[in-house]
Amino acid sequence: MTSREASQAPLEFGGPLGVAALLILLPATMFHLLLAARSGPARLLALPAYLPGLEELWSPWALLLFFIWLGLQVALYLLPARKVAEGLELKDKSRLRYPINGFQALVLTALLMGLGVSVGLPLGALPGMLLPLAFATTLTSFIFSLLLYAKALVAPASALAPGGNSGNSMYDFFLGRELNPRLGSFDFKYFCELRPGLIGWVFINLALLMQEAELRGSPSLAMWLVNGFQLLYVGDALWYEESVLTTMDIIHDGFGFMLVFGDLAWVPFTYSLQAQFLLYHPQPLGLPMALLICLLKAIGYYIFRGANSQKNTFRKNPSDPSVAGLETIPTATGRRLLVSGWWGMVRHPNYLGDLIMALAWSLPCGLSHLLPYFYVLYFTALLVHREARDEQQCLQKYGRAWQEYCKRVPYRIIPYVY
Ligand SMILES: NC(=O)C1=CN([C@@H]2O[C@H](COP(=O)(O)OP(=O)(O)OC[C@H]3O[C@@H](n4cnc5c(N)ncnc54)[C@H](OP(=O)(O)O)[C@@H]3O)[C@@H](O)[C@H]2O)C=CC1
Ligand SMILES: CC(C)CCC[C@@H](C)[C@H]1CC=C2C3=C(CC[C@@]21C)[C@@]1(C)CC[C@H](O)C(C)(C)[C@@H]1CC3
Repeated sequence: MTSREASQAPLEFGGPLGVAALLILLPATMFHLLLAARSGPARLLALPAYLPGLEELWSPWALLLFFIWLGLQVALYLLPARKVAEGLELKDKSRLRYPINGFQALVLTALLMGLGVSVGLPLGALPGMLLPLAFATTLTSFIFSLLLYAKALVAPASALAPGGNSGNSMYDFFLGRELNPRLGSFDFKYFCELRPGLIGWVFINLALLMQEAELRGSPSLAMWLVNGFQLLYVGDALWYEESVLTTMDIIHDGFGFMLVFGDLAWVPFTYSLQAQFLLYHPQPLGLPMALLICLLKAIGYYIFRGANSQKNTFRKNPSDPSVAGLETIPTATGRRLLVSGWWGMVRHPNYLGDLIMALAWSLPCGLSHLLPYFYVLYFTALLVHREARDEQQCLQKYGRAWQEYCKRVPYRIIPYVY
């Protein structure tokens, strides 16, 4: 295939029609959630009581704030890193290098915010700006994805992603044509996946907590739990930053609208939904229930971290004492597949842990509304779809060895259920 020929990869997401629908549905869903969280009835499955006018959505100050935030995160990304990691081997046999300083960026952002708040930075005013901020971020995501699409037109064939080169412009714009678009050594996809949106999510949550304290005298127990759980999730992602280099997003998916919008807008504005809901709909939560929810979160985290670390350690060094004793299946590629330990329980144990944690994030919001459970529903759909995509890729990569693995480990995500 030359760089200008369309790839033969099967179309995903329902092809051009499916992605056309998603281009509208994803931003529409995000705005629906933002509006529903602050509305009295807070209904997930009802049309919004009103549609905001342009004057409510558009604010040059929100755009400026978003760019200042991006600028800060770029500056922190460019600071000297404790380590520079190598990614997996690319089509042209080269490996890209990535700075490992995400956790440092989180801590420095927290210190700067703390300093800002101590000199009067009104962080508690952020919840009132979520709508125009989400609008500015969505607009930027569309423009940025167009620029990435144009950049990919002059990229060499070896730089293109397997999936985003169908020849249909809209489909390729959505999926992303180039695998690892870079400006010099600055990697756009790696930066966006872990920095502005993920760290932004934590600070939106914190702003909601501060606003609740201002309104009601102190933050509620439910708000503390949601903030603590999600901070742990983001802190974990940045602490184990290197392991993102082996995720499907980095090694397989191009960088197009799906990930640009997902990373910059969807994550901070929809993943903070539970905290948004709690600000406008305070929920009573007793200590025994809170402890039970903490236990659920701990179980989820134990499975998620155990499974991800086991696979990462095995991929990096199969003779590491912590994984050397595990049973494996050899494959024609020379790599082996784990068939005992976490990866012998189900084929995607990390998804199971992630889903249990998702439930623990929503339970502090009580059972009176479906809205705070949006994340659990969306995430289940995302992981089931992602699991199918990954299985397809593994079948292509490993052929009979993968079939053997599926026979030995028949359940995908939930033991004896699915
Ligand atoms: N919060 C969120 O919104 C989201 C979170 N996530 C989380 O991100 C994490 C990464 O997910 P994702 O990238 O989808 O997938 P995984 O980290 O599960 O990686 C899948 C890859 O692991 C390798 N693998 C699969 N089975 C085995 C085995 N038995 N032994 C050894 N290697 C195996 C294969 O790659 P190879 O053999 O080439 O190494 C496969 O392609 C997960 O924890 C997921 O829950 C994901 C999406 C969204
Ligand atoms: C907008 C669409 C519905 C789809 C967008 C999907 C993206 C929001 C997610 C795709 C994979 C992700 C990952 C994480 C965040 C969400 C997105 C970008 C992740 C960074 C969350 C923290 C985890 O610890 C992780 C394993 C590092 C995750 C990697 C995948």
